[in-house]
Amino acid sequence: MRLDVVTIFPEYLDPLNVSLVGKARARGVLDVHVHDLREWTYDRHNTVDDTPYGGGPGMVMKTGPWGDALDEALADGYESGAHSPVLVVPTPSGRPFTQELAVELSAQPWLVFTPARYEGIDRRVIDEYATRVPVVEVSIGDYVLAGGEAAVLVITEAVARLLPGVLGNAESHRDDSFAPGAMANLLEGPVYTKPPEWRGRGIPDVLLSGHHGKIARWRRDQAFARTALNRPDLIERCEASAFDKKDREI
Ligand SMILES: COc1cc(COC(=O)c2cn[nH]c2)cc(-c2cccnc2)c1
Repeated sequence: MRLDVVTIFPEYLDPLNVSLVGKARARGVLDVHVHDLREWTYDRHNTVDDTPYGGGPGMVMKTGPWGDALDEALADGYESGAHSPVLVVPTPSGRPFTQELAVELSAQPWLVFTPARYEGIDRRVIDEYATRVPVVEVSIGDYVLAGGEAAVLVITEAVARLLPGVLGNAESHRDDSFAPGAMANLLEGPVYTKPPEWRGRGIPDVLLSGHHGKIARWRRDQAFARTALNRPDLIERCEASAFDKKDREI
């Protein structure tokens, strides 16, 4: 997968050089190109923003630099043999970022991220590129950040860990919360490891029983209880799928 990021804070994307994403880049599973938007400004102050038409607070990111930067990032990518880019725009008004969307994005060969600062990007930039490539506006949560770069790190990590060969055998996304299967739409339950006792606290007996059926049942019950506590909205979805299963069995 090729990733391009156009940003006024390229150093904000340095974490893409470490840990899971860093290893994926070193293995050639990910090819990341970070572009400094200010390289496509030609005034003394490297201006990337201006006051909003219609008045109001804050500033809006200008069309010019974005258009020149995206044209070059796309041209570079095509020249390097990449194809079918998807423009990913982090914004509070976007489609909620979920594991399902992470899976969808992980199937793409090329993602071009456009993290905005200020009040956002002049809408004409998105409208212009939407005539050439698919554009996905994505929200990582119901809050407002000063810029979309943190969202790029979140989206990139969730997507990269799903790419073949990125997670070692020791880690797996098979039992992820929200991954399809018995634990779908459930939050993860408690986990334990050695030592068997710590500060007077032991391990739930079932986990030491070696009875895999009971262990699976206990884990699902724990996940269900945790989900009911913190995300009751997911329970309907989960119960519905459980009902479907029973329904199918009849
Ligand atoms: C592209 O337009 C943007 C992008 C961002 C940065 O992304 C997020 O905040 C975000 C992404 N998922 N969840 C939050 C912020 C605004 C914005 C809106 C209103 C006032 N101030 C700023 C607009």
